Amino acid sequence: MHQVKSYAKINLFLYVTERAPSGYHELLMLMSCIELHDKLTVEFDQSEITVICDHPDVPENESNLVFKAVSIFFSSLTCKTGYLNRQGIRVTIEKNIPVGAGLGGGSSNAAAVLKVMNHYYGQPFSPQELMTIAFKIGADIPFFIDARTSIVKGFGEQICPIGALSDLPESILLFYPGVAASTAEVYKNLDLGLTKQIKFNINSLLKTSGNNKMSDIDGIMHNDLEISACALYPEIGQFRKELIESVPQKIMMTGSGSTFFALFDDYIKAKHCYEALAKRWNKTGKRVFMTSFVV
Ligand SMILES: C[C@](O)(CO)[C@H](O)COP(=O)(O)OP(=O)(O)OC[C@H]1O[C@@H](n2ccc(N)nc2=O)[C@H](O)[C@@H]1O
Ligand SMILES: Nc1ncnc2c1ncn2[C@@H]1O[C@H](COP(=O)(O)OP(=O)(O)OP(=O)(O)O)[C@@H](O)[C@H]1O
Repeated sequence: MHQVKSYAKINLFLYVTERAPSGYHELLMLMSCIELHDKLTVEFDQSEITVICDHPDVPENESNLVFKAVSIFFSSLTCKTGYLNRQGIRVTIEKNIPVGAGLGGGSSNAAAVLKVMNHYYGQPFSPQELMTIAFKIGADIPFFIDARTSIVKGFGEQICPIGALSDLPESILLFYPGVAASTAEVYKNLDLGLTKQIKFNINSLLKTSGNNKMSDIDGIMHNDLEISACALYPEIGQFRKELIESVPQKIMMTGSGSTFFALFDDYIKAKHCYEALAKRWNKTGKRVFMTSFVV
């Protein structure tokens, strides 16, 4: 039995640069894993593929991203070795990451399973090969294979780790409005005329050799999908307004929403904000989480 943590991510910036003829969007993003995580238990040598999760919004059938990851891993293994692998596997997901929240929960689960399987079967795939397999399941999954703070380009498949950021904030607060956002719908609703022109040169701003500071990205933290998500889901737009009035820090949406986050240099300030909102939102669907970057 293998137990692994499957971390959530936040997008520290997310710029949409183009819409491709396929309908997919070219992106320039900075992504980091945060301590909030699901717990996965993986059991090998089973008679079939089984996914178990007691969260009401997470399917336990073939549409679960974990199920897709297991299937594609076995078929890729068969292609590579010529040996038909008929083994099953059972994955139990303990969900702590809100679902449909822009925190990449399902994508992280899928990547975690791909990595555990690759380890169990003797590393048949290089990390690069595993990322290629991952991208066939979902755009966010390749990032989680390496899971280090990275500039992510293309549709999500070009990953450039930039090393750990220094001067990291003490705490991150996540604010979940109690409603999920559909990634496909948020992209579809995006007005490219409202996206921000990129006025910085990523190569001169952030070094892939490391030594990057949090302050280097302070001024360019932005999410082009925020306007679309707020317009598409009035509850999310309303929630954003509530946060602007209640949170002293700059707030920003992660991914395609629905979660917002704020970075705090001061732990006590973060704790006060966390406690006030946890009390106000008690017995509502809204939730606040206190977390930090994975270092
Ligand atoms: C918003 C982000 O989370 C930012 O990290 C990702 O871009 C979305 O990644 P994801 O949830 O893994 O997305 P997928 O499950 O691959 O795609 C869901 C839908 O989002 C849209 N999509 C996704 C990625 C991308 N670069 N352009 C898109 O337009 C497509 O309509 C697609 O059908
Ligand atoms: N293992 C899984 N965990 C969570 N959701 C899953 C999983 N497998 C499939 N799903 C489905 O995927 C959808 C999106 O879930 P997820 O929590 O990954 O969204 P997200 O965090 O917004 O993703 P992203 O930030 O990558 O767009 C939900 O409708 C959910 O039912």
